[in-house]
Amino acid sequence: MAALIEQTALPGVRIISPRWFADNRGAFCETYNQESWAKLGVTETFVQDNHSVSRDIGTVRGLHFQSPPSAQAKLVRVIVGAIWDVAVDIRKGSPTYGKWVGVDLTAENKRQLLIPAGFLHGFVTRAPNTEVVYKCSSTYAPATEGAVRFDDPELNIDWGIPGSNAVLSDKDAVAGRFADLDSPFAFEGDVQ
Ligand SMILES: Cc1cn([C@H]2C[C@H](O)[C@@H](COP(=O)(O)OP(=O)(O)O[C@H]3O[C@H](C)C(=O)[C@H](O)[C@H]3O)O2)c(=O)[nH]c1=O
Repeated sequence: MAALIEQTALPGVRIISPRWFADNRGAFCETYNQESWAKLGVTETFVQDNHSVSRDIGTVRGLHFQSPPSAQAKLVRVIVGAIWDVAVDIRKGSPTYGKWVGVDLTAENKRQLLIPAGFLHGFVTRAPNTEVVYKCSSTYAPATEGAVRFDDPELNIDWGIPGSNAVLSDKDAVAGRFADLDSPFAFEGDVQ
């Protein structure tokens, strides 16, 4: 078995634990294999790899999305440090619209989080100099980007840090309210 997959409280958002092969030198892992991941139900085609480095604990990146036709599914993992990785369902008509789930992704647990298109994505770092790498199913299209403030009172996400301690980009500091979001996504049935 190349990897194990488990559901989260938010249908469609799944945790993947790839198999690691340890030996006297260290270890090896296929961190992504389209054929193996497709057998787990991960049918997205990924076309861009991202790598972000965040110096301070409490760095928050998000909550972001790209609109169709540039909507992005993401396969996220941590190679240095640790994050609390959050996805929010913004598919109009979804029974879990506005609901969020958070998952601990660390260089130690080596878990991956699959976030389908139609979800906001963001994370807070829980270690200094955290490095996050993630695959995207569409390429960068800044003109289609949308954002919601991480500490939106309606979403009420528990980030594990006081909002005043968050290290934000200038862009994220002025992100909009969830209540004002006119989501471009419509619920078409749970993503399996
Ligand atoms: C996302 C992206 C950014 N950039 C450039 C644009 C800026 O000059 C610089 C930093 O971009 P930004 O501040 O948007 O980076 P993050 O705040 O980490 O944004 C990401 O944060 C959350 C966690 C996400 O899931 C998205 O992938 C993405 O929105 O990289 C690119 O050239 N290509 C890209 O795909």
